[in-house]
Amino acid sequence: MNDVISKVRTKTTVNRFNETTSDQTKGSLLNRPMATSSQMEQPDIASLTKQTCHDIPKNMPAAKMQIRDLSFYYGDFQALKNINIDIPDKKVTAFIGPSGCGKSTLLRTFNRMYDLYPGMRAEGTINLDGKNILGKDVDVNLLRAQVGMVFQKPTPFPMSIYDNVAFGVRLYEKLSKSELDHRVEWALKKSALWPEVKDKLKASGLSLSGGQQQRLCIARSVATKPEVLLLDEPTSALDPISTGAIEDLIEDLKQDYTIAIVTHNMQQAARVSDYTVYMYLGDMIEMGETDQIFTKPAQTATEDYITGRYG
Ligand SMILES: Nc1ncnc2c1ncn2[C@@H]1O[C@H](COP(=O)(O)OP(=O)(O)OP(=O)(O)O)[C@@H](O)[C@H]1O
Repeated sequence: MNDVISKVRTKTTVNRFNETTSDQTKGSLLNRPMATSSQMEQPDIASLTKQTCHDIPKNMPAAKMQIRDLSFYYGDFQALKNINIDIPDKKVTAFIGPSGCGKSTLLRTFNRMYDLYPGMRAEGTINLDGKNILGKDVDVNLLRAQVGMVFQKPTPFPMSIYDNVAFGVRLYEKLSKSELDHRVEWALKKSALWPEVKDKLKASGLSLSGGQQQRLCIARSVATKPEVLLLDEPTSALDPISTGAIEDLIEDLKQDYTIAIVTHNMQQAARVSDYTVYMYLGDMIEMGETDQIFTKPAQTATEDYITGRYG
């Protein structure tokens, strides 16, 4: 079985172009014929609620973040319902589930991005290295340097490549010119962009291709040396080659960072993540090792989603 999974994850561009093909994925639910739209069913919410599994898997590695009884509200609307999960240290955790189930909302609680908007509130606790980041005394700017975020669409600032990467570092650290030069180079190397931009650091970040811009945004996040990296559908606007570059980068970055990724692409979740969380209507339905989720999920609802019976 492990062999099957490692083959599912084989990182070749060919696989990314032909994502559901071949006996390379035999055994994975991803290789079953997807349901046609007439075969799709809406899940039975009552039985789903009964099945809902709030258990944190056993034998998890040490948690970088512990989410406990987390609920989130947009005004009166409850978008997250009593979420309990651990985000393991220096692993990749993927969040999957149908549109509107709360994946992005959950990710945005991890660095309190919602604080920027009125009428939104989180209840419960999110411990980062044991400290509750939802506490009143938390410096949210510092938190966002510790927990960096990359969005769906590349969002370079309208400034040079160098300044894009240096931006956050200048906010939080007082480095000399040569120290800052080193940091910028280091972050661009970490993000696998250095060879492509080293001779044009003064060019605008907006002059880069979409895939390069996304790696620039990752460099900008990495430059402040965060502990956690949040990736919200980071490749959904990119072509397969750029997607491949970002997926390879994620594999490298997890040596140093704890990564949480939201993706609609289940092949991508299977390729890049160690753990997968399946969400539905604001509930965490199941969390497990990615291998288990994509071959033998504990919840029928998870299997139905992965095989396209609904979603
Ligand atoms: N700013 C907002 N104000 C009010 N409701 C919101 C807001 N943002 C999201 N929601 C609602 O919260 C729920 C969760 O949305 P969220 O964007 O987190 O889902 P998602 O799983 O990330 O969806 P998608 O896969 O489509 O990006 C949805 O019902 C959505 O309509």
